Amino acid sequence: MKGRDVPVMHDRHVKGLTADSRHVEPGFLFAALSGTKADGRNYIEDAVRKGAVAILTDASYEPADCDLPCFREGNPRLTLARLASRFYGAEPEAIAAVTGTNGKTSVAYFTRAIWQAMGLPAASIGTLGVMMPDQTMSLGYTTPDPVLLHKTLTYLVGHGIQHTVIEASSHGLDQYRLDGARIKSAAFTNLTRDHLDYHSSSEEYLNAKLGLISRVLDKTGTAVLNSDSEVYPAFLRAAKDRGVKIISYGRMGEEIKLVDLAPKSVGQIITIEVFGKRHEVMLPLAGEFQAMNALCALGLVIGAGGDPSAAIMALPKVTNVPGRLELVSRLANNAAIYVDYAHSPDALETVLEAVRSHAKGKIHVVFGCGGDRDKGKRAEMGRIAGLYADRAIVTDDNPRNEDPVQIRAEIIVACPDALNIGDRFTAIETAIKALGPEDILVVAGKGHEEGQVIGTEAIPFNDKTAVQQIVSVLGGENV
Ligand SMILES: CC(=O)N[C@H]1[C@@H](OP(=O)(O)OP(=O)(O)OC[C@H]2O[C@@H](n3ccc(=O)[nH]c3=O)[C@H](O)[C@@H]2O)O[C@H](CO)[C@@H](O)[C@@H]1O[C@H](C)C(=O)N[C@@H](C)C(=O)N[C@H](CCC(=O)O)C(=O)O
Ligand SMILES: Nc1ncnc2c1ncn2[C@@H]1O[C@H](COP(=O)(O)OP(=O)(O)OP(=O)(O)O)[C@@H](O)[C@H]1O
Ligand SMILES: N[C@H](CCC[C@H](N)C(=O)O)C(=O)O
Ligand SMILES: [Mg+2]
Repeated sequence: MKGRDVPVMHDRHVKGLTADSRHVEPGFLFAALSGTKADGRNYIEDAVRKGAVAILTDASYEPADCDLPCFREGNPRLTLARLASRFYGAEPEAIAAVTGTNGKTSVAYFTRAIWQAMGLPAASIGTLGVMMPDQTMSLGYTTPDPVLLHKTLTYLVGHGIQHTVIEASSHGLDQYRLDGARIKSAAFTNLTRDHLDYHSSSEEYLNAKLGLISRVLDKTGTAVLNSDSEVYPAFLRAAKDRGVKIISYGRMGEEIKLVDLAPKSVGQIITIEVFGKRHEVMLPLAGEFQAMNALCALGLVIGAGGDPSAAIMALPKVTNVPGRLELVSRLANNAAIYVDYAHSPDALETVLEAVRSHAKGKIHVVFGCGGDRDKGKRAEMGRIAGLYADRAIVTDDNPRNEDPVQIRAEIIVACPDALNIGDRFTAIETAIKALGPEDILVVAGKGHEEGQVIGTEAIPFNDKTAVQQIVSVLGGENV
């Protein structure tokens, strides 16, 4: 375990840990944390009633009539992460992590695919759940809380998995969810606008992400950094200050340099230089951003101790990430329909630009913006759709507790020529019916998601299923 111990952990009576009083069982340590909505300290009594044997909380808490051992820490979230690591014990030998506004799930997926192709049983933990060679478990978070994280890591070891990659969300980094794990390689993809509903400024958002390199990455580890990002200098500084090894990747990368891309009908041939040695590799993915994500994954595998030649040889074996620029159908007139998860301005711009380079016809997009999330991105996404697509339809995407009519109005103000169709199925159907020969439609924002969240209820909905249902009626081929 990193850092100093909380003495109660020497006491074998601690049977479990939780930061949620509702999950306390007899013998548990309850971490009473102050949060964004509630204050865990108000639930100490509740936890005691349920059989908690120890309390972890912050230094400002003055225990009144609590008879249990009460550990008051300057940073109780960090302590909880370290305790969780110690409580569960085992973790895979090689753990990689990736942060960035866009591309985390894709990089995690490719990292796992490279390890697997190298013959190493591997797992990924993130937005798509816990993906293992023979099963997938859903998580509900991109970065799980430390208790669930360490429980999962131990489970993976029990299933013979020694290679794991974790998505590090800015929320997760800010809340020290990953600080108990020994991260051997840590990557940064890019930083653009998102989550300003949670972080009070862009600078705070950047600082949360920098924490992966400056605090979480093991001191003997490797930072894998996108040299083409505007904030690369900040990450490079953080890596140098921490004294870790550095692999930079991208057009300006030193260790992994992207020299050229040649798009093919299926995927692209990329020319790369890895530690100065040139390779031409067939990558079965479209778009420069996907090539960048694959190179980031290559860096993570090498940074975590993988043999560079074997890792490069695995690149042609990576497959498309579900719901990320995923070709789902083709119409008889050769119009192509993709499902993608772009839900930030930069992602939408990136994906629309990527399909533009492959399109012989017009570009169509169906998209919306989530409720109870950063409102500032709505008009920006509208502007980008107006600029990069020939035809846009604004629709609903998880309105949650907001008025969907208002959300759409905030988007459409910046793309007044777009159609406004609230019902997502109807919006997709309208878009498909308008596709001309060789056109491309991108259905953006929900990717792999299985529900439309209205209020607090998730109504079953999946973009790929909707597209394929419509195409099977209209005629065409589902992929
Ligand atoms: C904004 C945010 O990240 N909140 C997370 C945070 O909650 P919090 O500390 O703010 O919780 P709170 O509701 O204020 O409560 C404070 C404390 O009281 C406890 N409590 C509360 C009620 C009770 O009866 N008993 C009790 O003990 C809570 O468990 C908590 O420990 O810590 C909790 C425990 O780990 C998380 O469940 C919770 O995730 C909420 C539900 C959430 O929606 N998080 C999302 C935004 C999130 O984390 N997303 C990122 C991905 C973002 C992206 O990249 O797109 C992710 O990594 O998944
Ligand atoms: N390297 C990249 N640069 C810019 N945009 C990207 C990049 N990679 C993916 N995208 C876009 O972002 C979308 C989301 O990709 P992905 O799921 O890999 O990111 P993420 O960081 O895991 O997102 P989330 O924070 O929601 O989990 C993709 O569908 C694509 O539109
Ligand atoms: N993890 C992201 C996913 C957003 C996906 C989009 N469909 C939306 O609901 O905004 C979030 O919760 O902000
Ligand atoms: Mg993700």
